[in-house]
Order: sequence, then structure tokens, then C-alpha cells
Amino acid sequence: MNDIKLALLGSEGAGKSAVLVRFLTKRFIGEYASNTNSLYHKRLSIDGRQLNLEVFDPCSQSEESRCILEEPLDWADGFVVVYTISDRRSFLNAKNILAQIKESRRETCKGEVPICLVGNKQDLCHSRQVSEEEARFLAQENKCLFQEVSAAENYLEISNLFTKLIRHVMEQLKHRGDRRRYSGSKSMAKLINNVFGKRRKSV
Ligand SMILES: Nc1nc2c(ncn2[C@@H]2O[C@H](COP(=O)(O)OP(=O)(O)OP(=O)(O)O)[C@@H](O)[C@H]2O)c(=O)[nH]1
Repeated sequence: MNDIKLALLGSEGAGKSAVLVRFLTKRFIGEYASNTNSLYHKRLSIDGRQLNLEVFDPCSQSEESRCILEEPLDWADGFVVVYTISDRRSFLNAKNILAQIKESRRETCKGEVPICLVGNKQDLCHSRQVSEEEARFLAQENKCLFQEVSAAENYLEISNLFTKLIRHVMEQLKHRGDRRRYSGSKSMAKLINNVFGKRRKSV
């Protein structure tokens, strides 16, 4: 069984939980408790391989999430960076987050860091503030996957995107061998105790 660890990052209200819950349950739930960090857990089968998926969905508002760009950067195998197409500030924040991921992995990760940039709330395109071209260009610069989606309206695009990201993570883990298993398990214990406050969710 392969363990795959993903972290969701992005501005408050960008739709991180909505995107993740859409992927995990196929459903859109309008409102989520946003005052807690959550660790979602799900078993999946991709390309005939059984996977143990863990996804960290941080609370943007909590004190704890201040360390979000420290521990999870080491813990996660891949990242989903979410912005809202109708909120330029969330896009600029996503740009910042991509730079921080790259910086933190510069020394430890020889290949590409598996990341997908997600432009959420595509259904709000009448109030668009970020063009698809600009976001695609940012994704190309950072060598990450990119897709505009609507967690409110679509499942398939989100599902395909996560599947591509997980495949990319599996490729990277093959190259990284045992290194991650060692440091990953140390980070995990620390993360659960110090950051997540032992909250875990199975979907
Ligand atoms: N119109 C529209 N609204 C969405 C979409 N996705 C999420 N929302 C709404 O955006 C708001 C924020 O969504 P969340 O999923 O809680 O966002 P988040 O990034 O997890 O927020 P924090 O937990 O505060 O960091 C909620 O009111 C959602 O219903 C979407 O695709 N379209």
C-alpha cells in the first residue's frame, strides 16, 4: 500500500475544502467549518494500485496555520494550491505560495515538486479578475499542473486533476526511495501532535 500525502494551500475562502470534498465525496457542500485544521484520510485505487491518501486542509484563520508553510512543506508529497478566479489577491497569494514551496524544496527535491494550481469558482466568470492565460503562464513557469474548476458545479475535472497529481507523486516517490519514508514519518508524528491537534477525518 502506497502512502500519498497532499497539502491544500491557498487564501481564506478560496474553496480549498470545497475542492477537496468534491474530489473525495463527489458532492458540493456550501459551507464548511473553517476554524479547524483537518486531516482527511481515504483509500483509493489508481491504475490498479491501492493508495492510502492523506490530505491536510489547514484552517486559514488559525494561529496554528502560521506554521503551515513550515511543517507541511516537509510532510507533504504534493500540493494543491487553490485561488479564486474572481479574487486577484488570492491569485497573488497562490503565486507567493508556489515560490515558497519551490524554495523549501530546492535542496531536498531533485525532480519537480508535484503541484497543481487550481483556479476555483469558474462559475463566477462574470466577475473574473484573473485570466486563464495568466494563470496558465504561472503554472508553466513553476512546472505545475493547472486547471480552472468549479467545485460548486463540476466533479470530473477536479477528479482528473487530483488523479494526475497523485500519479505525479507516485512517480516522484519512486525516485526518492526511502528518504521520504524516514523523514516523513517523523514529520507526521510531530504534525499530528503539534499542528492538527489529532483531528482526522475519514471520507
Ligand atoms: N460560487 C462558488 N462558490 C464556491 C465554490 N467553491 C467554494 N465556494 C464557496 O466559497 C466559500 C469558501 O469555501 P471553502 O471551501 O470553505 O474555502 P476554504 O479555502 O476552505 O476556506 P478556509 O477554510 O476559510 O481557508 C464557501 O461559501 C463556499 O460555498 C465554487 O466553485 N463556486
